[in-house]
Amino acid sequence: DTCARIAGVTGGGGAPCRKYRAGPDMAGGLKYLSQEEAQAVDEELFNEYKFSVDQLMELAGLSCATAIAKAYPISSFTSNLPSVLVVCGPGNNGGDGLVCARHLKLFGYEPAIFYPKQPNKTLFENLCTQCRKMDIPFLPEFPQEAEVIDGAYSLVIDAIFGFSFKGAVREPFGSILNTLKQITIPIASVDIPSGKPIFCSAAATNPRNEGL
Ligand SMILES: NC(=O)C1=CN([C@@H]2O[C@H](COP(=O)(O)OP(=O)(O)OC[C@H]3O[C@@H](n4cnc5c(N)ncnc54)[C@H](O)[C@@H]3O)[C@@H](O)[C@H]2O)[C@H](O)CC1
Repeated sequence: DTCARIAGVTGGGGAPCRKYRAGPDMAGGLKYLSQEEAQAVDEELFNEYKFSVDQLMELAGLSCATAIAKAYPISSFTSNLPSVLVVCGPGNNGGDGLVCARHLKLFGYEPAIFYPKQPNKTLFENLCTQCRKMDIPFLPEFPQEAEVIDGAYSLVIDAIFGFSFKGAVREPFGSILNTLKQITIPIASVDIPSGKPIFCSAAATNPRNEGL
């Protein structure tokens, strides 16, 4: 989603953001950013281009929902109900997940959210209110059995950690990621697959897992 936002900024007629233009390490038309590059883009968008976090999060969540609708169209689901489990983490990656869930609902999906560590900040409280107003359920607990997730949903959105993840995974996210490793339905990750070192590309870490 960061790449999409860079494209939006550089394509808007302003000064091109040359530092982050696709370079020789670009493979198949797609370039993954390192943790440092992603954080530098973040700083530039906030400080030089004067975007607010709300604006960027809305664009990120909408971009992810659009990419999911393209990669996993409702017509491709075998189940009658296009149920999607959106797992949200404690930072802005989790906020992207809340926005994504809202747009998926508008696109005709049936998202449910698991959000175990909700920050005590107006931005996130408002995003939760918007989801509730759209009748998107919040799960009180995470299904322990991978089979339960496989049976109840067609897709999982991993919005647990983004570019600020570091160190060993702390609970409750360790248990959640262990369960997600065992599911057989697809997982689409916002930015990067959660729990993996950031310097690995999304494609290299888990070929089953799509970084959006
Ligand atoms: N300009 C942009 O590109 C934007 C990107 N957005 C999204 O925001 C994330 C980065 O958000 P940030 O809040 O900085 O960090 P994270 O969401 O990755 O998570 C921080 C959160 O996680 C906790 N944490 C870190 N490591 C661990 C660990 N090992 N175990 C448990 N918990 C951990 C930490 O304490 C924090 O609470 C980016 O990837 C995009 O998805 C925004 O939309 C805005 C603009």
